[in-house]
Amino acid sequence: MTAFPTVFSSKLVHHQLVANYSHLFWVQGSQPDLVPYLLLAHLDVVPASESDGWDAPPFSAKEIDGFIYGRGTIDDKGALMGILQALEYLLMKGYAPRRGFYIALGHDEEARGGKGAVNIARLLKERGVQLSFILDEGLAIVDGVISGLQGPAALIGISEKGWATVKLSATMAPGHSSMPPRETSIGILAAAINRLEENPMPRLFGYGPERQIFEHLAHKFRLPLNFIMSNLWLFSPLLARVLERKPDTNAFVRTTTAVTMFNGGIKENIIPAYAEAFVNLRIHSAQTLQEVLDLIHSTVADQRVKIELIHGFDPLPVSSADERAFGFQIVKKTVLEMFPTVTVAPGVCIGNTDSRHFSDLTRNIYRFAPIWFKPGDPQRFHGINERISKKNYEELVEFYFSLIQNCDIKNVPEAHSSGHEL
Ligand SMILES: CCCCCCCC/C=C\CCCCCCCC(=O)N[C@@H](Cc1ccc(O)cc1)C(=O)O
Ligand SMILES: [Zn+2]
Ligand SMILES: [Zn+2]
Repeated sequence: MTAFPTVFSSKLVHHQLVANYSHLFWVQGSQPDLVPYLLLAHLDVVPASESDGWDAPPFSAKEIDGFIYGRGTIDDKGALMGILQALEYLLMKGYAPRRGFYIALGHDEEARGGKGAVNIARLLKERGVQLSFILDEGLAIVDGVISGLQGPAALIGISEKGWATVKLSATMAPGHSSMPPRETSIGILAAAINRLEENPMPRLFGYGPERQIFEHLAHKFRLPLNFIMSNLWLFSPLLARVLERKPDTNAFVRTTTAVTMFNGGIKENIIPAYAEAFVNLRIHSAQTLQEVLDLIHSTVADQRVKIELIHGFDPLPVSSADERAFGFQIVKKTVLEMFPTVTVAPGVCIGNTDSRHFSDLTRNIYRFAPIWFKPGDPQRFHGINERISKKNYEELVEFYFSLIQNCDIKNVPEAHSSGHEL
């Protein structure tokens, strides 16, 4: 092994391959009575093509003006390398953790983690492992991304939205395009899709954990926004109407509906028998998969359109962000030690992560890495010109370096707690 030689040679570290390509590390602690935790990241990336308009080849890691450009720099190689580099440094300087911990690196997160994370979680479950908390990718430090918010905020994901991929299809008689019937499979399906887009899922802002984001950040807004956010019991319907105007904030207001694939027809002069479309919905924490499916049926309201659930799951449970929540408080303490001017708040992850496969091992799952998101950066996520500054990469290493040491505290940090033991 040439990379991370100390990690791979240390007596404290046990490494194993899972499902051929995923990695599980166990770093032994000196105090077995302390409940271990898990740092999670993934190796795989979504595709990228330079022809989409990248300023540098997406797999070159080219440096431009202090930024490393490349697919995966944000999602999720930054955290993955940061964790391993931090462990390498700690072991090099002779650090032996008191609290044992796992590092799991999945290889198929972008394909829902069915092989990597699922098998790692199964393995840990078979061994009877219980975890104090899990830290995975997800939210970030936003700076200038939320309109009106004064100063940067570290958003720690305490839950994530649910998922539904639904296939809609219509089958009608095929025929010659010179004698078209009044309605075709494509037309019927297009009308159904149009009804779904014209009738978004209900506004649920304020009924889920997204409420906590704004309550925590209220004091960082100027009048009248700070007053509005401090009184969401009254103003959440008003705020929802503002947030729904932009796609990234609309995601916090409702279950989103995205038509992602539409197929029908093979030749310009044949009326096709069959047309199909796929819709991907991200389910708000205050709704269930079943409620979303019922709404799709009532909105489409056409017996000729077949509706099939391809894959779905409910929103994830909400992890605690209170003063006794060890994982949340450790992440918060580590962020504040490094970035004292940042406001730390709980948030909801609008995408899904490998961590959801580990729900049986802990109730405390947090989704965060200290990656700085300035205006325009959220669009780099799965988009073009994904990049991280060299300074921010160093901060990632420092963050995990401090976090691992902070986890050796037996109790939740003093400033936030009455000293509950784990
Ligand atoms: C009001 C506050 C505004 C704050 C704006 C924050 C901007 C953050 C920008 C983007 C973050 C969203 C991405 C979160 C991580 C998602 C990881 C991911 O890409 N997952 C995929 C693949 C997947 C993984 C696991 C599954 O079970 C399903 C799918 C995804 O499609 O979600
Ligand atoms: Zn990711
Ligand atoms: Zn991703």
